Amino acid sequence: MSMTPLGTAVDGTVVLTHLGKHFPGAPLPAVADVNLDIHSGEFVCIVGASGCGKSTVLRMVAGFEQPTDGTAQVSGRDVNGPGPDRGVVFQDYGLFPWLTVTENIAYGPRQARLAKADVQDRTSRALESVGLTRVAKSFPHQLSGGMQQRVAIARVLANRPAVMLMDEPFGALDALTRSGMQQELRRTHHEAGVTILFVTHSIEEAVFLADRVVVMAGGSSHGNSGHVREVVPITLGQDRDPASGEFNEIKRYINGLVHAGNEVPA
Ligand SMILES: Nc1ncnc2c1ncn2[C@@H]1O[C@H](COP(=O)(O)OP(=O)(O)OP(=O)(O)O)[C@@H](O)[C@H]1O
Repeated sequence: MSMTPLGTAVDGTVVLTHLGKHFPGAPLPAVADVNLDIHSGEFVCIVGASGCGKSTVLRMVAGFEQPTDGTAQVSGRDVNGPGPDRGVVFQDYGLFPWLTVTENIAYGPRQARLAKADVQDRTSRALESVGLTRVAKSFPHQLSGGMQQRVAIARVLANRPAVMLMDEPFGALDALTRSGMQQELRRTHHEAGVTILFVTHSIEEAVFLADRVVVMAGGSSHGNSGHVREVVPITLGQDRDPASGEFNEIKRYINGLVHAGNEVPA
C-alpha cells in the first residue's frame, strides 16, 4: 500500500498465476505458465525476442484479452476486463486531436464524474508531474512526439491507477527524446508510487528503468509457447549510468538470456 502526492492510497500488487493464452486455431498457446508476483510500487520491465508473448501478457493484465489458463490478479482481484485501476500507455499516443492538452488529461476524471475542483486538481498535478504546464492549452498536433507521449502519460496519471501498463511507449521516439523520457518516467514513478509493467524491445531501456526485468523466450517461431526464462533483479540503485561497467555487465547478461536458444543454425 502506498500514499503519494499524485495518488490516493492504492494497492498495486499484480499476481500472475499459471497465466496462459491459447488463441483460437493456433497449434500452441502463445503464452504458457507465467508466474509473477509484482509488489505495489514496483517497476517491472518485460523483454524478449519478437513473438514471445510480451504484449499478450500485458494485454491480459489490462483485461483486453481473457486468459485461457490461470489468472491475472490486480490488487487481490481477478482481472475480468479493463478497469480504472489500470492505465494503459501504447506506442501511438491515442490522444483526442480535437481536445487541448488539459482537456485530454481531464477527460478521465470528468468521465468518472468527479467534482470540478477534483478534476482541476488532478489535471494540474498530472500536467506538472510531466512538465507540460506551459503547453496546457495546445492541441496535440502542435506538440512533438515526446510531448504527446507525456500527455498520454499524464492522462493515465490523472486517473490515479494502481497500475500503469506500458507497451513500448517510447518506441517511436528519437534516441535523445527517448532517453529524456526514460529519466522523467523514473522520476514520475518514484513520485506517484504507482506499479509499472513496461514492455520494451530495448534491453538498455529495461535495465535503466526497472527494479526487475522479466526475460521472456519462445513463441511459435521456436516451436513452443512464450514463457518466462528468468527474472533478473536490477541492483543498480536510483542513479543509473548506462556507460558504467556494472550497467553493461547486467545488459550483457540479459542480452545472453534473450538470445540463448535463438542461434541461427550454420
Ligand atoms: N489476437 C491474436 N490472435 C491470434 N494470435 C495472436 C493474437 N495476438 C497475438 N497473437 C500471437 O501471439 C504470439 C505472441 O504475440 P505478442 O504480440 O504477445 O508477442 P510480443 O513478444 O509482444 O511480440 P513483439 O515484440 O513483436 O511485439 C504471436 O505469435 C502472435 O502472432
